[in-house]
Amino acid sequence: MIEFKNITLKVHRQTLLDGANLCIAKGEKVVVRGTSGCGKSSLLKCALGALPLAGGSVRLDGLELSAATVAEIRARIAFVGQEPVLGAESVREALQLPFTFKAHRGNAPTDEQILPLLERLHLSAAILEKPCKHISGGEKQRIAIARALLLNKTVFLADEVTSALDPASKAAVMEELFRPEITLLSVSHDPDWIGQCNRVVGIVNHQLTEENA
Ligand SMILES: Nc1ncnc2c1ncn2[C@@H]1O[C@H](COP(=O)(O)OP(=O)(O)OP(=O)(O)O)[C@@H](O)[C@H]1O
Repeated sequence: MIEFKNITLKVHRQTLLDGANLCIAKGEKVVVRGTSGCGKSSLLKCALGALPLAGGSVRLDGLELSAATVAEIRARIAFVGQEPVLGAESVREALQLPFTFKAHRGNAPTDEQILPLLERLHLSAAILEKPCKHISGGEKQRIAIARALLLNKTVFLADEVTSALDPASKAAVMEELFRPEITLLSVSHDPDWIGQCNRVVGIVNHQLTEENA
């Protein structure tokens, strides 16, 4: 499903990964951990084509990431970072935004679809009318997750998405993202999150190394 083959990643002449490999099957839940600055977030960014590879290749469902395929690959992946940019004035507009584009036009979610999802993510209906600039980092993360779920995305790259959440909200997010149909590549230091993942991968000596889950 997601394959990093022999990848080399460099930022400003600093080598983060050097010929590293990782293959993630459909439905797997993978967490990457390692010391601060070792390149965990950079690994997620390179899967999105947001950080160029110095060598090797990334494939999603067999489709190799390149300038020609990056838009298609990004359309299939949900990326949720620590402070997602929602790109709209209000939360309601943020949730509807992807459905104004050609690929999803006509499939805009109704309140009957949105409200139960918000409830499952421990968000009140009132948040829909709030300006995005006035909601917290943890709320933004959950709105970004809700938007990806409304788009029926099943591949998630999640970078420390529970760090700003209280235990109940964290459990709610985990319930959504650890569903069997979702393929998850994540970065987390949270023992509960790591404990739920079926694979733990470390970045050691610029390699991606399987650790005991
Ligand atoms: N755009 C950039 N320009 C310059 N250096 C960068 C850039 N992005 C990342 N780096 C550097 O690359 C290294 C890896 O960064 P990255 O964010 O991937 O680490 P991380 O393992 O996720 O760290 P943390 O656990 O602290 O979030 C760091 O030394 C960082 O300073």
